[in-house]
Amino acid sequence: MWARELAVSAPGKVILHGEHAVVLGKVALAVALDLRTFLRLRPGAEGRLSVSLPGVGVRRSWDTPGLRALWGRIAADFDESKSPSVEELDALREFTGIAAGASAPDSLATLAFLYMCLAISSKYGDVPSVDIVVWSELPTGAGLGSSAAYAVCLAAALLMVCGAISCPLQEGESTARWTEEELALINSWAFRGERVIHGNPSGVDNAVGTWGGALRYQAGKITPLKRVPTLRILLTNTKVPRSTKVLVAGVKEKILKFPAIMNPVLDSIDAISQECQSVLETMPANPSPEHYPVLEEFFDINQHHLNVLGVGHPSLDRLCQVTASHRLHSKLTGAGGGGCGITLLPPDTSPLAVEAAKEDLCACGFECWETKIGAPGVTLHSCSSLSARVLHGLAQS
Ligand SMILES: Nc1ncnc2c1ncn2[C@@H]1O[C@H](COP(=O)(O)OP(=O)(O)O)[C@@H](O)[C@H]1O
Ligand SMILES: C[C@@](O)(CCOP(=O)(O)O)CC(=O)O
Ligand SMILES: [Mg+2]
Repeated sequence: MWARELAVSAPGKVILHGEHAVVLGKVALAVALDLRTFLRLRPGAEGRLSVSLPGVGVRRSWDTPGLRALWGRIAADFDESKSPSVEELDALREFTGIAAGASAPDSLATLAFLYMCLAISSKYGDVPSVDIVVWSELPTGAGLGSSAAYAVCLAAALLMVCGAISCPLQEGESTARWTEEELALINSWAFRGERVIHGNPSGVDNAVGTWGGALRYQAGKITPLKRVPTLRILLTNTKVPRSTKVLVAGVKEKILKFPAIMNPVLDSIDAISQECQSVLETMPANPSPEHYPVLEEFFDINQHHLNVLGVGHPSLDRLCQVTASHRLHSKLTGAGGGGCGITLLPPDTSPLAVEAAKEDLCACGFECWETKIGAPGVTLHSCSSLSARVLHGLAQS
């Protein structure tokens, strides 16, 4: 029986280069953002599992014996190496009253929660009587990896409750992290959660959510970058909603339709990621303005490639035009089709120019903010150590 009240958090991410191509085995460079998703875990009423997801308007509670029986029925030969099967997901949908094929944020979030909870508890323990709330500083569906941060928080909390990983927080400590081996287990279960939400994720987002920092990712191989200079980045949310799942499926279709045309584009994106990695690793910790033109050219070229893959959007074109009018270079980040773009801010950009660019972007109806990159990965917190700002999100739930 779980007896402690604790919180887990995981960061969102920015993909510098390699989105979409990474799904097809190419290299991506990604960094953790200082915006996080939080999960509060508390002992629940005996025999009840409750979840509240205020960001997507979900508040549900189930009898644990009913859930145990459901999983026994639908997943007698559950194979964790395989993608969640259509039958498993359909049975979970039917149980929760989610319409077949529903892809609204609340449906996908509930499905991913139940799938992860039942698969983890049947493998490592029993369906726990706990009360879980998940809330986020990240916008959902905007390219900043909210789905992965959600899946990483769920994986860590559920694995800990079921005893598959330790509870590393000692009395009196405010935060703690898990061992490398435990992080690898969290990452692998978060990937399964992402599969429920995305269909065919590359795994880069959950890797950043788990390990944080800055990393190179290719076909499941995670390599922390040797050295990452301090880069100033402006993040702009066009607020145009889109679904990662639909965009990833669209790219696949285009590649199947025109392989000879599209494969060279993927190879070029791969080359940009690799070149960018070597440039970043040889830059000084605090780069001077002359280091930026090459990074800016990589942004411009990749933005064109992403348009060719079909994941651009008029709102993202507008974002790039507005920043270009201030001599700044931008590209989309994440799945595209709307969502967020990133803009490089070289150190010689005057504060006035940054302010003017922000004003023009806001005048388009976009939201923008400067961000720090390289935040820590999944973390365990004592609830009393969470800041008032973080608790404000919980209070709204
Ligand atoms: N805090 C959260 N609470 C519940 N579900 C979430 C949360 N954050 C993300 N999700 C799930 O992730 C989905 C968004 O994932 P996705 O389309 O990949 O966009 P992104 O990962 O770029 O934000 C949402 O529709 C929802 O199902
Ligand atoms: C498009 C993709 O490369 C990144 C998707 O990121 P997001 O879900 O839009 O934050 C897909 C993936 O890597 O799984
Ligand atoms: Mg996502």
